[in-house]
This record gives sequence, C-alpha cells and structure tokens, in this order.
Amino acid sequence: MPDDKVFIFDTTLRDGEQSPGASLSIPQKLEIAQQLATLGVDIIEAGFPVSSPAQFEATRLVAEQVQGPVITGLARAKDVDIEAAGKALAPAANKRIHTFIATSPIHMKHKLNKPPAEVVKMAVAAVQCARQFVDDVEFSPEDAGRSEVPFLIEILAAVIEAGATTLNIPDTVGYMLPYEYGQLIATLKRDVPGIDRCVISTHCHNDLGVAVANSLAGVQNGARQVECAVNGLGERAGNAALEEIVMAIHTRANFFTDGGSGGLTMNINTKEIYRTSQLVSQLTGFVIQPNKAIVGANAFAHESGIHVDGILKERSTYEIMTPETIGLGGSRMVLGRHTGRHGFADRCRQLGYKLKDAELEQAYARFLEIADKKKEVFDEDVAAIINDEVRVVSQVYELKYLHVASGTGTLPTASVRIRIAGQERQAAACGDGPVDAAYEAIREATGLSPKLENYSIRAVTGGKEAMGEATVRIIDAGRTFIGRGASTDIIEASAKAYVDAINRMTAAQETNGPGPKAEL
Ligand SMILES: CC(=O)SCCNC(=O)CCNC(=O)[C@H](O)C(C)(C)COP(=O)(O)OP(=O)(O)OC[C@H]1O[C@@H](n2cnc3c(N)ncnc32)[C@H](O)[C@@H]1OP(=O)(O)O
Ligand SMILES: CC(C)C(=O)C(=O)O
Ligand SMILES: [Mg+2]
Repeated sequence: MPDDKVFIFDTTLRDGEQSPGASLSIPQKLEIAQQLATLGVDIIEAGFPVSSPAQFEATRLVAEQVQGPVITGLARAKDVDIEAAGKALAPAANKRIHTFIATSPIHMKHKLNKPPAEVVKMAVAAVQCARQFVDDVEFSPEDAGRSEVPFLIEILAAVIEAGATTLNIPDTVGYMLPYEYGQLIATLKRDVPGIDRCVISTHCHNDLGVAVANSLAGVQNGARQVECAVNGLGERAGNAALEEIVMAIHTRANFFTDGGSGGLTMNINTKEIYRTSQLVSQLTGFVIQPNKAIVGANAFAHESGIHVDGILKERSTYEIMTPETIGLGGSRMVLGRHTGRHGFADRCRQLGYKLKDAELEQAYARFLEIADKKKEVFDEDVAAIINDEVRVVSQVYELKYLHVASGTGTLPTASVRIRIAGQERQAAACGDGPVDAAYEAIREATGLSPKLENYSIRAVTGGKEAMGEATVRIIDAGRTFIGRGASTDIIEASAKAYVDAINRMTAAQETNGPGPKAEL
C-alpha cells in the first residue's frame, strides 16, 4: 500500500445524518452517495443498518447501486448488528464492516457497564464475526481521545490479531487538541504490534472547533485514512469537514510527507467539491455559513479595495487556491463600501463602459455615496450611476401616453403613444400580463424588438405613495443595455424603463456602431 495516499472516508450518510434535524430519505441518500462516488471518495459509510429498516434499506441500496468506492456500514460489537451490516452490504462489489466499542474509563463504566477485559473480548469477537462476512474490517475504539493509551494499545493489538484491517482512532467528543491528537497517532503507530499491516484512520469531532486541525495532525503523524463529512456535518458540532481536509492536503501536500516522499495524494476530483457541498446543504436543509472555509459564499469573494487591487494585479496575492479548483466559475468581486478605484474601474470596464478619468472619478464619488447606504452594489446600480452621473442620452423615444387594462378573467391589453424624433405613433397589443402587453405595444410603436433579458421592480420609497423603480436589461445584436424608470404606478415605471433602455440602445448604435458587451 503506498504510504503517500490518503484515503477519504466519507461519513455524511452515517455520522453526518446523526446531526439533529439532518435526516435524509432513502432516495436522497442514494443521490448523495452517487455524488460522493463522482467526487472520488474512497469509502462511503452508508448507514448503521441494524438501527432501523430504513437505515438497512438505504445501506443495501447504496451497496447495490453505487459503483467505485468501498461501501461500509456501522455495527456495535454485537452479532445482531454485524449480521445486519453483512446482509445490507452483501450486494456491494467492495465492502467493509465498521465495528466499534467504547474504550474510555468513563464510557466503559457508565455506558457499557463492563470491565476492560470484557470490552477487549467483545471487540475481538466482533472483528472475528465481521470477518465471516467481509475481508475488510474496520475497528474503532470509541472515545479513544479519553482512553488510557496502554489500554488502547492492548485492544488494538488484539483486534489486529483477530483480523481488523483499518484502525480508526475517534476523538468522539472533540476533546483533544491538535498536538495531543498527533502524538496519540504517533504513539499508536510506534507501539501497537502489527499496526503496520493496517491503515490508521482519524475520526475527529468539532466540539472545540479543531476537528480538521486534529485530523491533519493525525495525517502528519502517519494516519492515512481521514473520516470526514461534507460541510462538517455530524453529531453536535459536527465531524471534520471533508472539503477542508481535502483542500488542506491538496494545497499543502508537501507539508505532510514523512520521510521525504513527493507529497500526499488523494483520489478526489476537487472540481466536484462545490457541487457536492451544495447538494448536501440542499437535501439536509443545513445552510452553509457565508464565511465557511472552501464552500462558503464568501470563500472566494473580495470587496476590500486593497485586496481587489492586489487580486487584479496578481491573483495569488490574496488567494491560496483558485475557485476553479473546487468547481466554481471564478472569484467574486463584491462592490461595496470597501471597494477602491481599481475595483470600481475594473467592473465598469467589464460592463463595457469606456470612461475618461474625470468621468470615472465622478462615478466613483457617487458610487461611494450609494455604497454607504447599501450592503452590496450590483451591476444594475453601477449602470444607473453611470447613466445618471456621466452620460446624458438623447431621448429619441418618449412615452407620451400609456393605458393598460388587465384583471381576473380578461386578456391584458395596452395602448401606447410614443413620440419618435418629433412625430407621434400609436400602437396597441395584448400580452401575458400588463407589463408584457405594454412592452409589446412599445415594440409595435417603435418597430424595435430587443430581447428582454431581465426585469426587476423595487419600492424606492415607503407608504401609500411609494415610488416603484423598474430596471430592465435588454439585448440587441449581442449587446446589453440597461434602462430605468420610476413612477408611483409600477406599470408606467416598467414602460419608462423599457423606453429608456431603447433610447440607450439607439444612442449606442448611432455613436459606436458594433462595440462592447454592455452600453449606456
Ligand atoms: C459515537 C457514535 O456515533 S456511535 C453511533 C451512534 N448512532 C446511533 O446510535 C444510531 C441510532 N441508534 C439506534 O438506532 C439505537 O440506539 C440502536 C438500534 C443502535 C440500539 O437501540 P437499543 O437496543 O434500543 O439501545 P439504546 O440505544 O437505548 O442503548 C444502547 C445499548 O447498546 C449498548 N452499546 C453501545 N455501544 C455499544 C457497542 N459499541 N457495542 C455493544 N454494545 C453497545 C449500550 O450499552 C446499551 O446497552 P444496554 O441496553 O445493555 O444498556
Ligand atoms: C462510531 C465512531 C467511529 C464514531 O462515530 C465516534 O466515535 O465519533
Ligand atoms: Mg463520530
């Protein structure tokens, strides 16, 4: 077995699903398991088969339908559990039984009510029983983090003799600190007879927020399997987060090598990380905090002027890994009160605006005023700022009259009168709704039919007399134009916004000819 390969053991469907409120249906488990296989995890812990008929069936279906990874199921050190796991896993091409029993004084005395010698006997019997079903048996001394090391050495040596192939060292209650956990792994690797025939595994909980750090300390000291869950799901504060473990090893592979080999390897396709994280979040209903490492909405977002300037000059100034590596389209530059001139100018350029220095300065000053009032400034706001502050577009088309009839059971119809270069034209049309009818009538009157790409309306003032502001984005011959209109009547605001966008399109066609992606 190569010493530089780290096996990723995913327990989202077992320990992850033990999170209060995270329960998953059988089809949802299958969907996640298929995605975990696409991600490239080495082992999927599909469930705890004895615990309920649904757990059994989910494990059985994953074993039957998911190809690639080894499929495992959890079992207490009891024949009934191990037999259930053996049956549920039977259809899998590659299967493992994971059996466990607690080894800490506190668990043995209060929970199991058994002396240590009895616990060793049960562990050995469990591994022997599991070996009747599979060749691949994992043993976990539960609460290893609070167990006495000589007892751990004794029980691990005994289960190796009984046929265990993977030894998992759980810090079940997340009590240990990274140096301590690393030293525990180093001690077991050195002192347990026969351990070199087995893979040493980490299983760390996050009660003190150090599950990932502990797992990595384990790897640094010779563990070559990491048990983890997507988005850090799991009992209480969760398990070590799969995406953090994988990206730490991926980004710092050379840091971990013991004995100077070339760096650690994994089977994971990192480009599937983001997709997997989103799927698990959606199916469990567990929202990902924005500042969550690797998969949080802000993990690759930048707002501060100095950071954005650095990134625009050289990405690695503020990014230690690229968003593309985890399957994201790119970094997100957020416009807000911390944005500097470089970031603002870059966004204007991306939107297709060619501004002179003085125009940029004028637009930036207005942008800062708005950014102070809003959490985030969007592209539509930038377009509006430039439209209002920098460019005055000649009004070739002017909405003179609008009448719309709509209601339950009637076909929405609109009639408009539009002044076009001094002359007035009228048109009427029907539509799916009042705004659609008004837009159709405007298209009829102007003879122009740009594609409507986006439409939004928001209240800009409160109360009965609230002003509605409509923003539309239209596309003509591959070019984008944004128009805005405000009125206390939202249909009128919508019509004005459309006419405004048409004026901007016409102005751009007259002055620029074919040009940039977006125009005033
Ligand atoms: C750290 C972990 O994540 S451990 C896994 C936790 N996951 C779960 O508990 C999954 C959901 N659990 C269940 O469905 C149920 O608890 C079952 C089916 C496993 C057991 O249910 P029950 O038989 O009703 O027992 P209950 O859960 O109340 O108590 C657990 C029993 O198992 C015993 N036990 C606990 N761990 C082990 C073990 N590893 N090996 C043998 N016996 C064990 C306890 O001492 C207790 O035994 P007792 O009845 O003689 O006192
Ligand atoms: C069953 C074991 C591995 C476990 O989940 C734990 O100890 O946390
Ligand atoms: Mg656990």
